[in-house]
Amino acid sequence: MATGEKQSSDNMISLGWKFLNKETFGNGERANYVNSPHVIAMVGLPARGKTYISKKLSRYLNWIGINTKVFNLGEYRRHATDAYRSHEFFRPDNEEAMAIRQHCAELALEDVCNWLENGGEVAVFDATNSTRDRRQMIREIVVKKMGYKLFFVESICDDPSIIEQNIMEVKVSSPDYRNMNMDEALSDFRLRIEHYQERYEPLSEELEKDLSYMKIYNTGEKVVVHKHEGHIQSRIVYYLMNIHITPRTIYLTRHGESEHNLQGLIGGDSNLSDRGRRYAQALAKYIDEQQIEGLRVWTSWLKRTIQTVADVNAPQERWKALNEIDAGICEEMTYEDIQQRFPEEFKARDQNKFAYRYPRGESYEDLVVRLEPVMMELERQGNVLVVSHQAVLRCVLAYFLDKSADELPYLKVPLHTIIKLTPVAYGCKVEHIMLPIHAVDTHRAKPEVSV
Ligand SMILES: O=P(O)(O)OC[C@H]1O[C@@](CO)(OP(=O)(O)O)[C@@H](O)[C@@H]1O
Repeated sequence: MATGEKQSSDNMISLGWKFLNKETFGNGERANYVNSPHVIAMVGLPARGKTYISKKLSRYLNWIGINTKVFNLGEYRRHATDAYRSHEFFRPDNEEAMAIRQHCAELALEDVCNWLENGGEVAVFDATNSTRDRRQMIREIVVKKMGYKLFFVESICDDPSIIEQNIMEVKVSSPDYRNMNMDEALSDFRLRIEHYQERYEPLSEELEKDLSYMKIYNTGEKVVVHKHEGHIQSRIVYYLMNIHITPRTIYLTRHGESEHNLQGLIGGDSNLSDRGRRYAQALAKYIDEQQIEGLRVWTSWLKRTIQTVADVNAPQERWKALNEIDAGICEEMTYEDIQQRFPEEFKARDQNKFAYRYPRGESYEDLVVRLEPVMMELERQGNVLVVSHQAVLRCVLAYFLDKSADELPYLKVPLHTIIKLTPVAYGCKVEHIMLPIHAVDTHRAKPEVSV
């Protein structure tokens, strides 16, 4: 069977809905499976987490293979005018500024449409879009003129502590306040919010009943969904209902070195080596020392991950979805064996590692599909230690670090190393903690020129 082809309809269905809508071609392109381009337009006062939601949603959609891009109106405004960006600029009676703001919105929407016309699938329009007039204008362009789908996501927040936290985390360090001290920036930003408040019209079930939208209250305390259409919008709603902003840490590690790792064999279900067992003890000690509140431990079903957490003192769960990539006919072979016995397969994998599917096995793209429920559950959880495998953890890391499908299969996930991820502002802080037990290196770098 040629590489990258679908194998059987049974297999397709078991891999998930995505393959019912989408195909991976031998050339590795991820074909469009979003029937009609989508615009997701944010709504809400400043400091309500719109940019956070936009970026996070875009990262998720790109990870599951939907080509998504954020268009932030603030960037257009900063580009258009170097005028002093004090709150005065945002007064509703400042006519000159209002004209500039309107012009910027038009420019941004033009870029949104151009991008969607050229292969983009979902554009997230990150702006306040806080009046019915503005939303009407978006609808005219996006739906009536271009024929795209439009979904509004409104973030409503009346909890002063969440607003304050947002201002402190991201607003006072915004380029708008480059030359201001923190107190000045804070009070200026509060006045800016007041100006928006004067004209703010939340999405209205009576007056905007034809629109598709969701409203998120206080970062998920309550969610209202109105007239959502189709699977993309359903997935967006489901995803946004699952995320939270409570601080937490995610620890990722591969199992300790295995007997197969020592021999350079891929896949299989071997035991830990002596050094692997020492890593397991060192990991348990490290985790114990950290005193991580409410920690949960997730492993795959394979012996090497289960043995790695044998002494970790925390509730444990096994996920089959965390099992290593299935190398099909190449299971328990070395890379050299594969190159010798299946040279065409070996070459094809080097040419497009993400899309390449081992005969009777899986591709990295398949892994992303099977990992999606794991990531969704991870979003819902607090502190978690995930103990899995090289290929699987590359997919997990790509999700958190916003890495492309090309970079993903080559991310470095060395043995005997804990990768600590702490969510910060709009991204993730990454720390590598190498425990001092030597292990073999199983990373195979991308060949310079394809052979
Ligand atoms: O995709 P590549 O780079 O081949 O890496 C995946 C391989 O990593 C290995 C080790 O070679 O993972 P692990 O030891 O974490 O289970 C193999 O089992 C797996 O096939």
